[in-house]
Amino acid sequence: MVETWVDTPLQVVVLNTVYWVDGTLTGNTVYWVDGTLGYPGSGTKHCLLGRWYTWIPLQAVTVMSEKSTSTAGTRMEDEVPTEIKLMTDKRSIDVYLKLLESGSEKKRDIRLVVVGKKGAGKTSLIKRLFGEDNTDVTSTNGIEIHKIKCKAMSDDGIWNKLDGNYEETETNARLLKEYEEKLQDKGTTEEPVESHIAIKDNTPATNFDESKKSGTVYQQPKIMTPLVTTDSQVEPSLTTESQVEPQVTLQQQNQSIEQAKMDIEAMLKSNIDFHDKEEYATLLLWDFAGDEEFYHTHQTFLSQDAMYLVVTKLNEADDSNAQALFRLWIDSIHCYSRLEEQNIISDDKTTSDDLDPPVVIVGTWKDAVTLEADTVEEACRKRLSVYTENLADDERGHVRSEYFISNKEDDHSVFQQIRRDIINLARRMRTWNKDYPLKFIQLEQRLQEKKKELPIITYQEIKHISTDTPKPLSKEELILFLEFHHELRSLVYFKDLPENIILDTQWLSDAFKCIVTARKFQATCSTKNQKRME
Ligand SMILES: Nc1nc2c(ncn2[C@@H]2O[C@H](COP(=O)(O)OP(=O)(O)OP(=O)(O)O)[C@@H](O)[C@H]2O)c(=O)[nH]1
Ligand SMILES: [Mg+2]
Repeated sequence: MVETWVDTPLQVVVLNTVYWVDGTLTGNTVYWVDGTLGYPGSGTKHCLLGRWYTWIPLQAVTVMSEKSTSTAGTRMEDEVPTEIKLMTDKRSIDVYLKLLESGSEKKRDIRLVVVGKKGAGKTSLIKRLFGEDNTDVTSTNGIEIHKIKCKAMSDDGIWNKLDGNYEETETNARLLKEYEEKLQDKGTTEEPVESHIAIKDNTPATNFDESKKSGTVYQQPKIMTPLVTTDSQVEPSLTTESQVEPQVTLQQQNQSIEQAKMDIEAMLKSNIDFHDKEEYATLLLWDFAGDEEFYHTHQTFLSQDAMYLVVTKLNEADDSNAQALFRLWIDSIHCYSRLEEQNIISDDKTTSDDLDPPVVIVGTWKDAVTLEADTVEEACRKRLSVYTENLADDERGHVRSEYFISNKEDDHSVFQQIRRDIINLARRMRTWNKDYPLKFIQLEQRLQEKKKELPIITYQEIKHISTDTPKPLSKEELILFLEFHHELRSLVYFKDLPENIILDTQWLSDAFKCIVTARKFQATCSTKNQKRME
């Protein structure tokens, strides 16, 4: 079972993964990364030299090195997100590829932005997509940002909103997934077992609750040797100073160990269901206010990697203001076209006429459409074509599908179909299921915690937080992390404003709302917007 002693009896390689072996005998309970509990006499899996220990996975060294040799040459630039390819500093691509080499996980994020005129029914639609009651919706003030967990392979009709705890559990799942997969792949069964870590819905994970009761205290896990190092272990830098891994003091090292210990405990205790075979995606949804006063602030939240639902009232198709606002949104989205990738044709992805970002047009108030054709469907089609008939060909290239719905009267199957469509579109996007650096996930996890205390922090603070992670980011990697996440709109970072990095984008939206709705600004904003619209 034990393949190699890495360093003293405190680290051991098992199934290609390096484990920290707790130096203290922990009684009868042994925890394994797949969540099972081991007991003396129940087998040999957890037994080490006749004693029972808590093993904590640290690093898949063998697998990592296999990965480096087998994939280093083959890691193609198409693994690099477009946001990074488009950065002015072309070294970003190499930095990102190097980050992937140090460990990666698949990323499945869906970014959905819902736009349209005030009162079009955006919030009502979102509530129906969440399976919530929409009888008492109120006009959206600013932007509401929702985070949802959804199944990526099949649609059971449920999108679960992620609260703070869910967010942490999800990050834990992503961090643990790597280890779990390796254990499964190299397990004792002859057939490789396909398994994915997933987050359980609300039900507490009884295994881990029991483990809490046992009162086991994990001893300090040793941090991966290549990362917390003595001077002699620091790899000599061949390039610029900024690429050097941050120097770690003894005090920082102790803090890191403490933090790593807490992380691992939190991960093992969180509601992760290791046996759930479903693949999950995280859906981030922006519900924009339709008030024209907010349009300038909305630009901050638009991104080229998002998917857009453009909502428009079918019963207002003849209204010139409604048409102008519909065009305004299509124009705004078109500004985010990926020009450099337009002509790339892939068998199962986009066709030559498809442009990103994808747009789904949702015509609402179907119940208020007067029947001027044979069928309601035909009448709705005519109404919607009034909005779309003057779109230029390239603008039309964004439109993937059209729906005619009533948020009031349609049954749930209509909204289930829209949900399915959204997931299917997401699965065809270039960003889907791409490798994503584990180092980034670790920092994301820390920043999620920080966000609860502070919506806005300084670069120095983030740097400090990164230094405390088991795999600290170098200066260059940290800047890349911030710039990349700014492009994704998951935080707001401007290089020349390092004192003000906004972690909580909902907070920023609320701040905009306070400014936009302040009485003294209202008159001028409206006049300006009116002029612009003219
Ligand atoms: N009859 C009918 N009423 C609808 C439909 N969709 C929304 N409404 C009503 O229209 C009103 C506005 O709906 P919202 O969902 O708040 O519209 P919104 O686009 O989010 O509006 P803002 O947040 O102000 O931009 C509410 O009273 C809804 O009940 C629909 O399909 N049919
Ligand atoms: Mg709304």
